[in-house]
Amino acid sequence: MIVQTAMPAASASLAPDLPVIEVEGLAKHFDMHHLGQRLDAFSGIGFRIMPGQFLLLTGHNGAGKSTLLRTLYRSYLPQAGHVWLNTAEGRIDLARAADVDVALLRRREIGFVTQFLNARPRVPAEDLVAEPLRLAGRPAAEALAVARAALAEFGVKRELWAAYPSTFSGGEQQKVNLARALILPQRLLLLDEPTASLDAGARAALVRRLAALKAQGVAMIGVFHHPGDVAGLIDAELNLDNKETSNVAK
Ligand SMILES: Nc1ncnc2c1ncn2[C@@H]1O[C@H](COP(=O)(O)OP(=O)(O)OP(=O)(O)O)[C@@H](O)[C@H]1O
Repeated sequence: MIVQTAMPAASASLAPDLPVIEVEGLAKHFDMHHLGQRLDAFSGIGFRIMPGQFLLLTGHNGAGKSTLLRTLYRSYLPQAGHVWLNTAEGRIDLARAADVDVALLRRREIGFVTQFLNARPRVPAEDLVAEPLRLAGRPAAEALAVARAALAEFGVKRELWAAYPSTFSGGEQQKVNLARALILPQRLLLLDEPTASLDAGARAALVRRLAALKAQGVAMIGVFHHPGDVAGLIDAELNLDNKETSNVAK
C-alpha cells in the first residue's frame, strides 16, 4: 500500500501541454588547470520532458550522466546551452538564472535525489524528514506524522525514528534520505542512482513512490545502476554515448 504522505504535486498548476523542462544545446566541460587540460563532460544535449514523463540517462562510466544531472540542478554552470523550466512564475532558463532564484526553484520546483544523506548533528531522523513539509508551511505535528509514515514506508525501523542518522548503516541512511527527498513532490525530480545500496523492500517502496509521483504529473530524469528496477516507469532513454533519445515501448 502506498502511504499517501504527500502534498499535491507542484505541477498541478501547470498546463498539461507545456513541457516541464526543455534542454537545448547543453555543454559542460571541466578546466583542469593543474594539468593544463580541458575535459568535455558532454555537449550538444537536447531533449524535452512533459509532465509525468520519465527519462532514463544511460552511457558508459564517465559518459557524463551525473554531471548532466548536476548541471540541470545548477550545481554546475554549463558553458553553452539552455535549460528552460516552466515554473509557476513562468519560463526560466536555469543555465542563466540568478543564484537566489535557483535556491527558490530548488525549494519549490526541482528535487534532487541521490543515495547519500546529508546527516546533520543532533537532528533526529524524523525531524530531518519532516523539515521540507514544515518549511512549506505544514503544521509541525502533521509534518511529523507524515514523516513517520514515510520512514515506515521505506522500512526504517521505529526505534530509529527519533535517533540521529549519523550512526545509521549506509542503507538506513539512504532510506532516510529517500523519505526526505520525496516527501514534498516537485515538478521535476532528478534521480542519481537512488537504489544503489537499498534492500529489496526499500527498492520496491521507492518504485511505488515514483509511480505515484509520475501519476501526479511529476517529471523525472534518472540514472539507475539497475534500470530494470524502474522499467515500467521509463518513457524515453537518452544515451550519452551517442546523444540519441529513444522512446521506450510500453
Ligand atoms: N568536478 C569535476 N572536475 C573535473 N572532472 C570532473 C568533475 N566531475 C566529473 N568530472 C569528469 O567528467 C566525466 C563525467 O563524469 P560523471 O560522473 O558525470 O560520469 P557518469 O556517466 O556519471 O559516470 P559513472 O557511470 O561512472 O557514475 C568523467 O570523466 C569525470 O572524471
